Amino acid sequence: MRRRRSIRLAVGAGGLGVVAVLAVIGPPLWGEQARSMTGETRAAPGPEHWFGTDALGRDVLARTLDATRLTLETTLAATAIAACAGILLGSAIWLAGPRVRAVGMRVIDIMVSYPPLILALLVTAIMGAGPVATVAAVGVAGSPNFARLTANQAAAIAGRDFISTARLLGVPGRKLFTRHLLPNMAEPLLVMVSVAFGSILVALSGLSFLGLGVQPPQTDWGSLLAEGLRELHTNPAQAMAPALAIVATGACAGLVGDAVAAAADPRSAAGSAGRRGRRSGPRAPLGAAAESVSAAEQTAEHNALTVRGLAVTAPDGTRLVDGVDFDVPRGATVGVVGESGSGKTLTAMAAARLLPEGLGAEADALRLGESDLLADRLDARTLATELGIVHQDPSASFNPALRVGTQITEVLRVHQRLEKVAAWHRAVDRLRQVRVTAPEARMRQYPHELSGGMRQRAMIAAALATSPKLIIADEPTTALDVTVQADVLALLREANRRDKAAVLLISHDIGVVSSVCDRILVMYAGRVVEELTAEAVRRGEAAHPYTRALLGATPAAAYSAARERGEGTPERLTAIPGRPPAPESRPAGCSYAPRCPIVFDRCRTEDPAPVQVQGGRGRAACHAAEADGDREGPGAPAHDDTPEGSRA
Ligand SMILES: Nc1ncnc2c1ncn2[C@@H]1O[C@H](COP(=O)(O)OP(=O)(O)OP(=O)(O)O)[C@@H](O)[C@H]1O
Repeated sequence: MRRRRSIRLAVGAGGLGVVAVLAVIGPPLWGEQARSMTGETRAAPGPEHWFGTDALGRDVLARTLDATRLTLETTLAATAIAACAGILLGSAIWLAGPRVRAVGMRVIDIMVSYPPLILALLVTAIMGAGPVATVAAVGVAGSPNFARLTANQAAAIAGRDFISTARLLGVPGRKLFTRHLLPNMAEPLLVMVSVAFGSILVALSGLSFLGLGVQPPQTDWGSLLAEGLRELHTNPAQAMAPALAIVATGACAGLVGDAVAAAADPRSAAGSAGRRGRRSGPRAPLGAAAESVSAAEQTAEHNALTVRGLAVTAPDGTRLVDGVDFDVPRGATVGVVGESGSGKTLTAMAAARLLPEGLGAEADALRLGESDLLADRLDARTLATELGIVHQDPSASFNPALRVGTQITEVLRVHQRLEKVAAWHRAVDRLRQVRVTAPEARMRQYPHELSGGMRQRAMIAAALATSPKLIIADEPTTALDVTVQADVLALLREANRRDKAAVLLISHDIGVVSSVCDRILVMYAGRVVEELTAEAVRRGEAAHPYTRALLGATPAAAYSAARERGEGTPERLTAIPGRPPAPESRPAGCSYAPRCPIVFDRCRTEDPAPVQVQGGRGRAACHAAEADGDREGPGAPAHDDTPEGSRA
């Protein structure tokens, strides 16, 4: 693979090198000969004139070689105009925000669908014939393709986890673009430059061919081709020299672009880096700051995270998450479980102010320690230093174009103002703490050079770098081999014990969560339906039928509950019948009612409010559980028992 790339690069670069040399030496060496009329008109190719002579007896090869300089100069100038103008336009559109972006992309789409040569003809018709007009025209006509590629690439890369992380670290928009987005689109942009160089060469030749470009006595390959085609029936060889020059130069540009693009991508050395991105995107404003609930303010000093009445809405107003209340006490570990689509990620991302674009969040209170996350002007440093995020997919968590060390030390240098060396040592220490082997060497490596487990450890080290109050780990083991899953969970638990960082661990697996966390939130259809202790989960003592169904369907949880009850091996795992409702078609009453085995009439009409469950195990939003407990007031999660993590 690498050998083929080297051969392509050698052939392409060699060819372009020859053209460049000819552009330099062509006019002084063959200029005289190109202009001298031999009297031997329309001569066929022979030893003296390899491509024959034209109607005035001038040597065709000498004329082609002499025209190389002007052809190359105009092609390079037009390519540079197209690339620079296009990349600037595409970046401006992406940076301008969603509304301008939508309109801008439509305009670019229209411009792209308009054939560039027609656009160029239009511009030359306005500016008049000549090389300056055609270069400007072809450059402008080529720019929409670059603009579209830049804006599309930016949108695609913006959905990747390392961009969420950069946003969390408070990297401003323009720097985000130049440092994190642009290097990651170098590959397609370079390919496009090479393709554009070839097509611009042809377009300029075409305009000269039509008599709009280079004007006599100047010549470029296009005007020579036009002359040759006029003599096609009397001297076919005359068109051959410029035609061959155009085709060979275009092909060499393509080969170079391809090889340079592969070399520019640091992942191509390994050849197999993951490029999957998880949905997440630009930070959405949390809207007008809601009135903070005074009870929440009082508990803020004890909590790493306080959430009251959180709702996340889709652009059409659908409530994707609704009425979510919970606390993550300082130093505690809280797990969030639920089937896919229950709202776990959106709840966590709202707390990190990293909701996907278009989604809005509102809450009665949302606090990270004592910082109000609903404040319109939240200090970027607060989120960057007090919150760490570990994403699901370690291959998408780091910027593939930057070394691991650069990324871990960035937040320390920017927000904690550490010197380069001090930041480096802190990052190496963190990597060592999460048992990354040869940490100094890893710091100098690119993310693709680390294994999946190693990358996830490095991500945990990055999340821990600033000693944050809270780590949000969104399904941190799902993309990993089973052999490293337990290891990563143990590291999170260790970080919690050693650094007193609270952990909000999101998972599908109630068994995994109960083995790591002190308390567990069970989410269903965008709401928290039960909050209970990990001990209660391990004993299988859930009050909500949905939690019981999750326990019955999860091997580790079912086995552990059966063991606690002294029943040995559970008879069988039970699947949960039916599917959760879509957010826009949730039923009236309890959302779980259509799947619930103990449903009664009231469940279908009245949405249950959370009630305390007897024995202080937590709270559950279920009419059946109301028989055991008292109805709660709004926004008051049950925390009548201290989490195990904070007792330790
Ligand atoms: N950008 C978005 N636009 C519209 N709806 C969305 C968007 N992101 C998520 N949703 C919807 O919101 C609901 C909650 O999604 P969320 O990702 O929080 O669920 P989850 O419990 O984390 O699921 P998973 O475990 O599969 O990640 C789902 O119905 C999902 O389809």
